Amino acid sequence: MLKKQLILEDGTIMVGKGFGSEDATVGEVVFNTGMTGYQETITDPSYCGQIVTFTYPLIGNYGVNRDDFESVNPVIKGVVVKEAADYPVNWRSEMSIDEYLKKKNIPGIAGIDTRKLTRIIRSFGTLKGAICSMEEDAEAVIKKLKAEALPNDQVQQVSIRQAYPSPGRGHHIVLVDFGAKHGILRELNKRNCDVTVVPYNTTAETILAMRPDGVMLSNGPGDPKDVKEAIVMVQQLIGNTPFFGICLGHQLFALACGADTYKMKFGHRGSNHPVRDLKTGKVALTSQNHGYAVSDESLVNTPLIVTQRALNDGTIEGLEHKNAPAFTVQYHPEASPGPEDTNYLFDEFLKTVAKWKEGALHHA
Ligand SMILES: NC(=O)CC[C@H](N)C(=O)O
Repeated sequence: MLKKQLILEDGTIMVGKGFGSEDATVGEVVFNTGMTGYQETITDPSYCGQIVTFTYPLIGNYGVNRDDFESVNPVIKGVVVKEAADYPVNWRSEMSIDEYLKKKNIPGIAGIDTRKLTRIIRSFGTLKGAICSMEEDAEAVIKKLKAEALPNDQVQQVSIRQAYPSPGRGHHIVLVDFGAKHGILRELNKRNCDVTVVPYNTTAETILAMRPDGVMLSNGPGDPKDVKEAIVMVQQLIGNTPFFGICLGHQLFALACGADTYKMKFGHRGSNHPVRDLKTGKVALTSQNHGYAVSDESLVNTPLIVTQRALNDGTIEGLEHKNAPAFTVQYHPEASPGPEDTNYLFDEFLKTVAKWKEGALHHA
């Protein structure tokens, strides 16, 4: 394997072995602490624009299989690992991580001290970085990293261009695709929903004309404030249809209700983040992947109630509208990867949808 370098905007240079695509790449370097689930993480569209460091040292050991993709074409910028398994062992495995990343043209670097790298990210905050060949002049790369801003049109890059149906016989749910993971569709399909997936910039008018029984806002990459048209769409949907939002969908809901979001120092990315449901006091383990969060202070004078909080740092993990059938979570109830403790939220949403249909709930 060819030697490659990982270069960070703070001047750090780490040398490792290349795997996957040989192309050079630039992105925001983040870390994920999941011990399994690398296939789902690599194919999660919310990582668009990011280079993911896995803190778990053995990646690729059970290969890449047919069932665990979260999107068809991964948009992650690069993968950083301590060790990439050359010989995966699992009955479902169809190829190694190296083969998969080559096929999808995604660069990887192995042999990196990922504990050291994670400590750098934790003290500096997420930072820009590059994976490139040893021939590149590191000083020039650092200069370039410092000078250039990363793109801010990730949702536009990953959302679908045209609406499509995922038929069922149950409630008609419109899923707004900001870079939706397959897991969300799987959960809706499992519950027999008649789903229509629509692009991120669909207007509220178009959505309501589809006569949905409920609307779901998906996860997605980047800063929620970059998706202005979606904020307007959500404002016009609140009170007119029940809705449920996940991750980016949660952040857009907060912005639409007059609250604010901020960029966290290094975010939450992993499969065992504990969250407390403030109504029941119960703690669930959740799958998370976010770099932004809703700010507590900004909730004054909004119609929002905090329903859940992260136990590690107290940040907001769930919101509910005081007068409309709308709730959202910052984490991933669809799991994929991670624990399925909060899967029941899809049932709660569909219960709200059923009540709304019966006319038991009224407009805000
Ligand atoms: N998974 C997501 O939807 C992530 C939301 C947003 N891009 C963030 O990083 O906070």
